[in-house]
This record gives sequence, structure tokens and C-alpha cells, in this order.
Amino acid sequence: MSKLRVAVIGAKGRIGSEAVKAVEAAEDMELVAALGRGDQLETLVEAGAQVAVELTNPDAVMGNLEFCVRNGIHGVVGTTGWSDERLAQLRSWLDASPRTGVLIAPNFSIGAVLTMQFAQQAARFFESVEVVELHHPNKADAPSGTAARTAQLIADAREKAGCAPAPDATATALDGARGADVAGVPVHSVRLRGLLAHQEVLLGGEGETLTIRHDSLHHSSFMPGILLGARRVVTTPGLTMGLENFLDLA
Ligand SMILES: NC(=O)C1=CN([C@@H]2O[C@H](COP(=O)(O)OP(=O)(O)OC[C@H]3O[C@@H](n4cnc5c(N)ncnc54)[C@H](OP(=O)(O)O)[C@@H]3O)[C@@H](O)[C@H]2O)C=CC1
Ligand SMILES: O=C(O)C1=N[C@H](C(=O)O)C[C@H](O)C1
Repeated sequence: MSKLRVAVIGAKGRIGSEAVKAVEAAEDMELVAALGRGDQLETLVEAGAQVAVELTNPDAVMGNLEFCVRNGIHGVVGTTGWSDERLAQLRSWLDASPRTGVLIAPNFSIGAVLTMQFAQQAARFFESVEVVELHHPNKADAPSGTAARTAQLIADAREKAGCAPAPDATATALDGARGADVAGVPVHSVRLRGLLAHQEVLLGGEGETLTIRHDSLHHSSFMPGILLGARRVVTTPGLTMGLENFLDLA
């Protein structure tokens, strides 16, 4: 069987350099391009890439995806910074290239995907819920894409269940003391040397609390998800939001 022809964009970065090694080590894949800043996207076409793994930054991701989708190259995207406007723009490119698929995965690690699922499941049973994400200090964005997605999933689940807003009688607060408001859920961002990527979802009810915590201790935690995404996206046209769609979580 012919190997899946995979390229990595952002190949010299923290996660991109791990992705290059993971694709090289995968028996069913061939690494056909590894692009860093300043490299020409046309290389992807010349190399015959079927899938581009996009791991750059929010400033670069849209231009890279526009090129890929217009050229029928499927995308596996870990880069953060997604807004409704950006998603609408991506969908319009995909509409014009109906056989092309893009997976956006706020987090590729199985533990983080499960954290999001568990948080969504638990959200309606507790009066209070807050998210704390903790990352290395070189991270460009806050809150993390994972925390933003987690908060949105929690908010959707609570709205569907008709939950009241979480109680909070704070009368005065320093700016930022209660975190960022993501769809009504407070999200707190910690940046600390020594950390990689961690998240806690804190849920509180009468006389009890539940904490769901996930820790990525090495970038290797993201690799099985990236490889699964590359294998599955080629037969999944359109936009797929979240790796959970490619996992059998029933
Ligand atoms: N979904 C997930 O599971 C994960 C997602 N991420 C996300 O992935 C992204 C990258 O993270 P991280 O590796 O830590 O960041 P880094 O800054 O270490 O890596 C990004 C790399 O992309 C390069 N780059 C920037 N612009 C371009 C471009 N136009 N073309 C090619 N390369 C470019 C950068 O070059 P230069 O250094 O010159 O700027 C850098 O080498 C972030 O958005 C992060 O949040 C990270 C881990 C897991
Ligand atoms: O920048 C990182 O490191 C990470 N980014 C992603 C995010 O913003 O959620 C995924 C993971 O948290 C690591």
C-alpha cells in the first residue's frame, strides 16, 4: 500500500519538531516536506503532499490553510487562536474545495480530549465551574485553545440543561482577578517555567467539589493524535472540530 504523503508546517517549533520525528517514524507515512518560517508553501504542491500538519502560530495559520485548501491538501491543525470569524472563513474555502478535509484539534492528547468530555458531562450537575490552565512561559496565547474550547463546551452543556449562572457575589475585584470570561465560564491562565501543558476543571456543589486534571508532560503526548488525524482527515471532507470525532468514545 502506498504511504500517506505528509508535510509539517512549523517544523522547527516545539511541537512541529516532534511531529516531524513522529511522521518519519510512522510506517504508513512519508514525510515529504518540513517547512519553517520563510519557506515557500509551493513546496507542498511540488512534493505532492496529501496532508499538511499545521503547527505555527495564530498569525500564520490562516494563510497556510488558505493555500492548502485551495490546492486540495488536507489539513491537521493544532495551531490555536480560532474565532467564529476565522472558522467561517475556513468553511468558505472548504466549500469551494468540497473534497478537502481540515481537522482543527484544540488538543491532540487523549487525556485532554477526555478532560473536555468529562467536563462537558459533569457541568450540569454542579452550581459552580471554573477552568485553570497552566503552561510554559513561551506560549504565545492566553487562554489556551484547549481551555477556551473546554469553557465553551461547559457553557453549551449548562445552557442546554437550563443551569443558572454560577454564583459569584464579588463586589470589587482587581482587573483579571476573576480570570477571563469565556462564554460565562471564568478561565485562569498560569505561565510558569518548568510546566508544559496542564489544565484543571474545578466544579463545586453543596458540600463537595470535583476536580478534573490533565497534565501533558512531554510533546510526545500529542503525537498519536496528530498521526490519527492525518490518517482520518483524508477521508473526512469539510471541517472537523476536535479529535474526539476521530475517536471511538461511545
Ligand atoms: N493542539 C495541540 O495539541 C497543540 C497545539 N499547540 C499549538 O501549536 C502552535 C505552535 O506551538 P509551539 O510549537 O509551542 O510554538 P513554537 O513557537 O515553538 O513553534 C512555531 C513554529 O512555527 C514557525 N512559524 C511561524 N510562522 C510560520 C510560517 N508562516 N510558516 C512556517 N513556520 C512558521 C515558527 O518560526 P519562528 O520561531 O521563526 O517564529 C516556529 O518555529 C501554538 O498555537 C500552540 O498553542 C502546541 C502544542 C499542542
Ligand atoms: O502552546 C502549547 O504548548 C499548547 N497549546 C495548545 C492550547 O493552546 O490548548 C494545546 C496544549 O495546551 C499545548
